[in-house]
Amino acid sequence: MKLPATEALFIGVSTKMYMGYAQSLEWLGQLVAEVDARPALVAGRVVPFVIPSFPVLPEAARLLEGTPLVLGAQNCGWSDGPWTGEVSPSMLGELGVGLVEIGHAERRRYFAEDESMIALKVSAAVDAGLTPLLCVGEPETLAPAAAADTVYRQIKAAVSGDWSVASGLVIAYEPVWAIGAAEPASAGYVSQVVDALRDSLAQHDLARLPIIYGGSAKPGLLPQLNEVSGLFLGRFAHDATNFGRVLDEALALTN
Ligand SMILES: O=C[C@H](O)COP(=O)(O)O
Repeated sequence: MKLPATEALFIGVSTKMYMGYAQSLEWLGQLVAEVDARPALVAGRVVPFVIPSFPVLPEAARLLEGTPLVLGAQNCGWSDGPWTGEVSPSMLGELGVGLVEIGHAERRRYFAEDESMIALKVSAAVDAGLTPLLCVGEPETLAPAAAADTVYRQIKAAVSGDWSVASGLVIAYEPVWAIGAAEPASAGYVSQVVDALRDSLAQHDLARLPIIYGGSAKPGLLPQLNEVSGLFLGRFAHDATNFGRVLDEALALTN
């Protein structure tokens, strides 16, 4: 693997809505054990993060205290006030959340989140001091250059054309067609898309932006990727030992 010229590798997982409350806490305990078993993570070259469901966040913050695991949220609203059912970035900050997913493919597809909503959320998250984990990806299989162009435009829309905002993002590149599949997109394809995307971002001095890959990612993938800053795991980290295996792969790459 050729490492990107970014500072660190990010290895994270979202539980989406797969787990109940008790199950989430049990699994979080296992994840903390995987992280605790790898004291090299304290150096910060590999940044682990975990994104459980909203109601789990307060207890998760307690469980994660003193570990290098960064706590994330799966979504946020864009301002305080009369927005029934939403959760504000400022409250997430109070709960110890450092990272917030914005624009995941499932939110775009099933909850009609459009680019203007995503831009409002990015701005609100940044204002609240949270790091947006901006999820982008082409809906259909494309040639790598076209996929990179699609993703570039999604990022541009999410920052309302203000590229200075983009420097505070972590990008989760998730080809929509690779989410929930049996296998991830091929390593060659992902590397080509991310490489082309970095070329486009370079014109804004953003070639070093953290860009991680998600979509049926599992152990064994990361060492095959070039230019990618880590992995965003889903189902294949429901077995916490797989998360540990990916952490080992990331640590080996940064040695
Ligand atoms: O949030 C994580 C990604 O959407 C990947 O999920 P998946 O690995 O289950 O496809």
